[in-house]
This record gives sequence, structure tokens and C-alpha cells, in this order.
Amino acid sequence: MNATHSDPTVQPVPASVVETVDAADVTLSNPKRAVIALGANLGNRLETLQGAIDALEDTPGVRVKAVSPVYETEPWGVAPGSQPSYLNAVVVVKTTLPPSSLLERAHAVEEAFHRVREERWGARTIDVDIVAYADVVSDDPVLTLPHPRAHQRAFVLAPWHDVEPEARLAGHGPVAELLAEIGRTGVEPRPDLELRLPE
Ligand SMILES: Nc1ncnc2c1ncn2[C@@H]1O[C@H](COP(=O)(O)OP(=O)(O)OP(=O)(O)O)[C@@H](O)[C@H]1O
Ligand SMILES: Nc1nc2c(c(=O)[nH]1)N=C(CO)CN2
Repeated sequence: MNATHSDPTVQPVPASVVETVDAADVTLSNPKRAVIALGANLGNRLETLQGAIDALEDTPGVRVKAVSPVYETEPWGVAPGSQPSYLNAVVVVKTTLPPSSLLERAHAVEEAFHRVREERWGARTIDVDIVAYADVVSDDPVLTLPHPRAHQRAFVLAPWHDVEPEARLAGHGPVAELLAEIGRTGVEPRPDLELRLPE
């Protein structure tokens, strides 16, 4: 007989509680990889991108593992010349948060930088999109995974390819091939601008 059973002050733990705690432990010891795209075309774009990266790192259950180079990109999906150009980057995180909580956190980061939602694809101080979460595929409009337009966007694929050359986009194939198909027009590297991996 072990010590627990011989101690009359220790109550048995119900099996359901043991299962719940074990499940949480598995999630905590098995963080998932997620790819997050950042874009900004209003205000101090570089400072805002760095602020968003730092805010992600400050999230319990999120660790930023890689930060891509910065690209200056033509606004996608709107009339040419109608908006300032974007700075775009991608970060890879490891997270113990489920996808829905990661999206909530992404929205909180957008709000912290005073993003205003006025029109579809309107100019913004910051956009935080979840490009991919592990191999999850979901057509839920609240959180579609992978991001439904990521495969069409060189401003997402180019920086992602820089940090993960072998990456694949679930349901679409290798990022390198997708990028080769759509090309890099309007997506210019900005080696003079640098984002830091949080310490
Ligand atoms: N993978 C995803 N990442 C972020 N938001 C998503 C995702 N899938 C669905 N959404 C939903 O899309 C809604 C609109 O997002 P948002 O305002 O950032 O769109 P947008 O950046 O203007 O355009 P786009 O979705 O084309 O990037 C969000 O409220 C969110 O619930
Ligand atoms: N170049 C560029 N264009 C966009 C971007 C973006 O981040 N970069 N984001 C959009 C909505 O998510 C719409 N258009």
C-alpha cells in the first residue's frame, strides 16, 4: 500500500478530475505551432509590428519562436493608389492556447493598437491573422484554418518562406510552390528594417 492510501486525511480524487487534469497536462507539454501574419499601413508601421510581436510574447501560453524579415507591400484587394503601402511580416509561435483563444488574443493585440474596423480590407494600424495552427483545417467563418486567403498572398507567403522554407499550407501544399505560382510582384524586401525576436 502506498503512502496516499494509508493517510486517512487524503480523499480519493474522482476519476473525472484525474482525466481533466491529465488532458490539460498533455496540452501544456505538447504546445502547437502556429503561424501568424502581421500587417500595418497606418502610423509608425515598424514600431506597431514590433509592439504586436512583444504583446504576443507577453501572452501566457505563447512563445514567439521566429520573426521574419520585413517586406514593404502594395495593398492587396483594393484599388491601386487608394491606400498607403503595408509593412508585412510573419511570426512562428509555439502555443498551449487552443485556436479560439489565440484568435481572441490576436484581436486584443489589434485593439491595443487602436485598430478601427470600417471597411473590408481598409487601411489599418495593425492586422493580426492566424495563417495556420498545427495541421488544423476548419471552415468556421469565425476562425477559418488555414487562413482562407493566405495561399493567394505573397505578402504572407514570402516572409513565411524566409523563416520556414520547408513549410506546407494545409490543403494547398508547399509554401515555396505557392509562392512560385503567384510571384512576388509588389512585395519588396526591406533589409534596412528589422524586427526583434523578444528575449
Ligand atoms: N484565420 C483567421 N485569422 C484571423 N481572423 C479570421 C480567421 N478566420 C476567420 N477570421 C475572422 O475574420 C474576421 C475579419 O477579420 P479581419 O477584420 O482581420 O479581416 P481583414 O484582415 O480585413 O481581411 P482578411 O480576412 O482578408 O485578412 C475576424 O473577426 C475573424 O473572426
Ligand atoms: N499588402 C497588403 N495588403 C493587404 C493586407 C496586408 O497585410 N498587406 N491585409 C489585408 C487584410 O488582411 C488586405 N490587403
